[in-house]
Amino acid sequence: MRTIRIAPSLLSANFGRLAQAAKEAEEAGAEYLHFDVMDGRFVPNITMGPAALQALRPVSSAFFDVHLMIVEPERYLEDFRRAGADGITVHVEACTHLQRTLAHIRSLGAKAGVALNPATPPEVLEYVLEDLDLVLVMTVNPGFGGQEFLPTMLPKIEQVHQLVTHVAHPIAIEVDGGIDVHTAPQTVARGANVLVAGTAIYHHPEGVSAGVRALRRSVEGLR
Ligand SMILES: O=C(CO)[C@H](O)[C@H](O)COP(=O)(O)O
Ligand SMILES: [Fe+2]
Repeated sequence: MRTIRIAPSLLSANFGRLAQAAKEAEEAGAEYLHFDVMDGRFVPNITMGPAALQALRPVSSAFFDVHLMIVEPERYLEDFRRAGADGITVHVEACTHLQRTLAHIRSLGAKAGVALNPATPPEVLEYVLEDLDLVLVMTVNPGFGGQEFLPTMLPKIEQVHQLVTHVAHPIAIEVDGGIDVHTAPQTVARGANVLVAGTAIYHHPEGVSAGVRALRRSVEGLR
């Protein structure tokens, strides 16, 4: 049975009480904490920087999973690693020298991830498979929480699964955008094993803990 990890996205939490939001998610059993970093250029929205990670690092031992939706991400890798990032994911669409950027992330001691926008085909990964630890398949167009899951991404998850399955080291497949109890099982059935969820966890009517547990239950028993 594969291990499925849950990555609550702080983007949907109350920014006035991020520490509480991080603690609640971890206490509910979430292994990852997902940080959506947006610069107003790669995506229209502006969110948080390394200072947010640094402030939360002492209150959480979860895996800090940083999703950089910024242009020239190579300029900020050290800052995010120093602030407490365990994994750093860059968008292939934002990197001129993707292999170099991934090698740089690993040289800092962090896991290296590549994110693909919905319109980006998985073939772009072909020559960097040895250099990455995680592929993030965006299941919405990046920029905002609360968007509707794109079912056209399901075959892409399967294609990514095919690509990574023969690589000698483990490569995680993360899905991000519109993930809830209905869409999560569909992605896991196609090979996803890290589930990012903002709205489904932080806006769950019965609270964060119920949100994490419901998501976990929805994928129980799936391979
Ligand atoms: O990267 C993101 C948006 O660009 C977020 O991680 C994602 O949208 C999570 O929010 P939700 O679960 O509400 O869709
Ligand atoms: Fe994200």
